[in-house]
Amino acid sequence: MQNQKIYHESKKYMPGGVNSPVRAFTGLNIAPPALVRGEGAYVYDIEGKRYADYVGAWGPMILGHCDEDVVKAIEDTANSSIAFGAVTELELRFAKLICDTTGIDMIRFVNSGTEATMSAVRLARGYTGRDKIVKFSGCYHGHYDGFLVLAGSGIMTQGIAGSAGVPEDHVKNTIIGEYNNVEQIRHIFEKFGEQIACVIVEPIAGNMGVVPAKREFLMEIRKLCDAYGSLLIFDEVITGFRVAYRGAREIYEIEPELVTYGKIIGGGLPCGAYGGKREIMSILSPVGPVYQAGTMSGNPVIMAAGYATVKKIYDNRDKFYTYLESLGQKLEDGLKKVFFEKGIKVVINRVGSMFTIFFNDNDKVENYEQAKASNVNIYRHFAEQMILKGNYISPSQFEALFLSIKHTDYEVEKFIEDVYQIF
Ligand SMILES: Cc1ncc(COP(=O)(O)O)c(C=O)c1O
Ligand SMILES: N[C@H](C=O)CCC(=O)O
Repeated sequence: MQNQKIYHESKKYMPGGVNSPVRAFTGLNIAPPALVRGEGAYVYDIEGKRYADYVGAWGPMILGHCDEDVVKAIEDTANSSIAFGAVTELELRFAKLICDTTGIDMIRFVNSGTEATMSAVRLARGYTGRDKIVKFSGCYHGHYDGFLVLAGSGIMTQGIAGSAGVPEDHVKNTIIGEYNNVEQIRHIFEKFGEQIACVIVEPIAGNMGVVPAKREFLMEIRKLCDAYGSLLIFDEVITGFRVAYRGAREIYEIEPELVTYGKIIGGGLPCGAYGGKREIMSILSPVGPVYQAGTMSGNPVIMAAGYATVKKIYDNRDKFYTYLESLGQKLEDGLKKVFFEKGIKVVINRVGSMFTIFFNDNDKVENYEQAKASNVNIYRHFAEQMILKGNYISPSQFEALFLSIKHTDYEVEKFIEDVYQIF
């Protein structure tokens, strides 16, 4: 009852009762659990109910909830510095760690993934002197005006193409391509190549559900950007430090000029970052003419949490990613077996510890149109039942689910068993 009451009351004070649309349980017959505590692979609601967590704060919680090193870093730092808006050694330490271990020359910290992608695009436009950008349907790069065309995530869940309040003018320079369509991206460049500042892409999409890019698709984009002098931006807000330490860049062995981070980079606190080649980053203000700023950027507590998280991942990278892959494989195999036995057609897309179960009649889901063909009513029923059985999963079909290093065979086996019980 407390969950119901909180959701009901919240709607009076916050639109939809939430501070980000994807958290609303639209179309579900249960109220969102009002969460009060997280520990390892579990979250607990105000009614005392425990859930194995597959949302992971929408990605950041790869170490599980309240990792002791991250909590200690936050506590220690908060005791001496909460905010300065000034130079600190903490931000230098973190910048060095990321640049030295991921192979980018320079980085700028911001406060969210949206800020990171929006600023990276501004930088690309400033660097190239061009206006047009290419993004792909189903990819979500945050809620900046220029990205809200055929976007994934909450936009896709609501079944709308974009957002009211975005002037036509703000999207007239956004060209939309189809994800994984090699032919089409060639045509786009043939037509607009000289005017394209950048291509921004989720190299493994997580916002129309998980849809990995085909290697030849990313290779073609890389080649076209080189040929036309456009910049390639990998939006690794979800995939950075998630699918591999160096993100999708490591998996595909393709280097963009700019990369954007969010989620894991802040260890669960609000943080984003963008970085890349020195020559490009050096035109950022105060060195160059591209302006971008932030009162809270590089906040000491966030820098400490982010550093503790990323350093722990880096120090244990072989062990962590091997573990996450084997757990992910076990989950995928178990789910495929259950759905097959039950005669339910699904497509399961998974890369390491991120996955989506599409209730979909297609044999594969490789783009927005195919993802959109999923049966959202079955998904909603599934989500509702899984949550009631103590598995906290996204209420929306078009999101990624995540494993953390704190998940074990036990949670995964229970997840599979619960799916078996539901259908
Ligand atoms: C790939 C991607 N880019 C950008 C964003 C925007 O990040 P934020 O929600 O932190 O603004 C998100 C998630 O929201 C994302 O998944
Ligand atoms: N799909 C979104 C980002 O990855 C989910 C987070 C949000 O928008 O609240």
